[in-house]
Amino acid sequence: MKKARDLNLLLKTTRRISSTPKMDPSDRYCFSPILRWNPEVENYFIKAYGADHFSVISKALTRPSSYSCVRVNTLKSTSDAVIEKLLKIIKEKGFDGDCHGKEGLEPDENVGSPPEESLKKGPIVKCHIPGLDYVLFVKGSGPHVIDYGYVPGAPPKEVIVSRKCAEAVLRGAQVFVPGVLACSAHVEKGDTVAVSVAIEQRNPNGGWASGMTRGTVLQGLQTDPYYFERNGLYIGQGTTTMSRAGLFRASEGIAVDMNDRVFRLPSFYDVLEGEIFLQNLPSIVAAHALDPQKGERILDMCAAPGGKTTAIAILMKDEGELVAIDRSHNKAQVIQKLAFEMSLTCITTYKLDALKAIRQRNETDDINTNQSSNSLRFDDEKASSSTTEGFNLDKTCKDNVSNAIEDGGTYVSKADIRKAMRRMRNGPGRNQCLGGRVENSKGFYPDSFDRVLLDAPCSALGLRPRLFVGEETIDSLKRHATYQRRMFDQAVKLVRPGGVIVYSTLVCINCLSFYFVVHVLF
Ligand SMILES: C[S@@+](CC[C@H](N)C(=O)[O-])C[C@H]1O[C@@H](n2cnc3c(N)ncnc32)[C@H](O)[C@@H]1O
Repeated sequence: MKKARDLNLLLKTTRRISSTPKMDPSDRYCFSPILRWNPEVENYFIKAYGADHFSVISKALTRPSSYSCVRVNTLKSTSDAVIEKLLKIIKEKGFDGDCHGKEGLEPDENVGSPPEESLKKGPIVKCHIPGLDYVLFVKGSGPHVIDYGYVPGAPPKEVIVSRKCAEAVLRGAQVFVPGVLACSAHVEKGDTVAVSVAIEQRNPNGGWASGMTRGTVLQGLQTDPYYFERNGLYIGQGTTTMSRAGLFRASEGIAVDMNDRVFRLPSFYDVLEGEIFLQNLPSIVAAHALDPQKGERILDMCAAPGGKTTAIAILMKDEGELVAIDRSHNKAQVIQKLAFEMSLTCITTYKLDALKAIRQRNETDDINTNQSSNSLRFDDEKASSSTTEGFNLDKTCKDNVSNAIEDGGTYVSKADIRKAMRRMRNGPGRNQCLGGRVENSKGFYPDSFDRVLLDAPCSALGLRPRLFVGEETIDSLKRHATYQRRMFDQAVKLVRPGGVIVYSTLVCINCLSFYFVVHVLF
């Protein structure tokens, strides 16, 4: 009887031990993240997509696209010239994005990628969609298996980075100083380090936080913070550009030069500035669908950081007026800088809440409208500067432009004057930019734009790669929809009869952008 009881106990114990996942310590140095969802959201999507499909989507979201998409500034260069320059850069930098090796993604995982056939032609190909030959695909590869040099008893030196930093690294960026959270003891400049990511964990208050104190010392032991949580969250290997002390003393700069990545994608950071812009294909298509024409007055309602704004400006050959608004002043400044960098002068940037984008008419306005031309309309709506310096600067610019016109003695349209004023205010390029002041706007009259792009803010659940999505709840998803609907109402009022609205947003978690074009009849 006792023997039987002992046998039973032994069996139970054996079962318990064998059901505990046993992991060889070397196995943790790999990239196999599992996306954590809010349980309600997860159930909702499982019901919507089916468990198998949702699991494929969830896995795909943790990986970057297998190619980088580059939009050529056709006002400054051509696709062929850019291809030639990029090929030279790729050759010099030794970047090899061959995605046909045995470690490359399976074809069915290349969501939205250009056809395999065209990628076989070389590392850079032009987009095959008619009219989009100014879009180039630069192929990347991954996931690659990396040898982090693990030996029992002597784990590799490590650097832990924040989740946002890791997502950027997966897209091809380097590890910059602010992204570093923790580092092994005794790291010196030039050391090889394994780079992993600290993902948000539930905190005692029920919220999510990375919870890692910046500057934490890692011992390479199981007692390290988040040792087990970081299993399978290694994104590559690099060389430190400074010692451990330097990493936490410096305020900026590259911390780790990534030389072996799980995903190899060219970052093109600081490459061909002004000539190219890294942008996802669906964003490029949304701007293209607006079909902007030279000389039109167009509104980009949620414009920062300006990817679609600059695409529209180029399509309208930098002729006409493109009003770019964003409710964040700092973000609006980024649009302005990008416009300088790309030498685009038809863009006027304002800080404005798109939900308050309609300006009410008053009696004085009506007098102006009766004798109105497009230019008068613009002057009347023109932003009120938030600083006196702004007013003075505008006046000086106006005076200078008038002088220049009088000196030249030739007729210059109001549109040309506005363009010249913008040039004077902003300077000829990004580096000469006069501080990038962005004005506030009082809003715009109904029916005052030929075309409106509404690139509404969304949950960004479909942005790849994503390593954490737990903070999004069913309620927060619903709130996005309500917010977007209110913005759409404003867009409808702002576009003129016969005008066009393009409404674009990410289709939740399906790795796709969605847009529709509305032709406003009356
Ligand atoms: C999806 S991003 C736009 C991306 C941009 N169109 C591009 O292609 O580069 C959404 C932007 O909407 C802005 N935004 C959010 N609410 C807004 C509001 N009420 N009014 C204006 N902008 C808003 C955010 O600041 C953010 O920059």
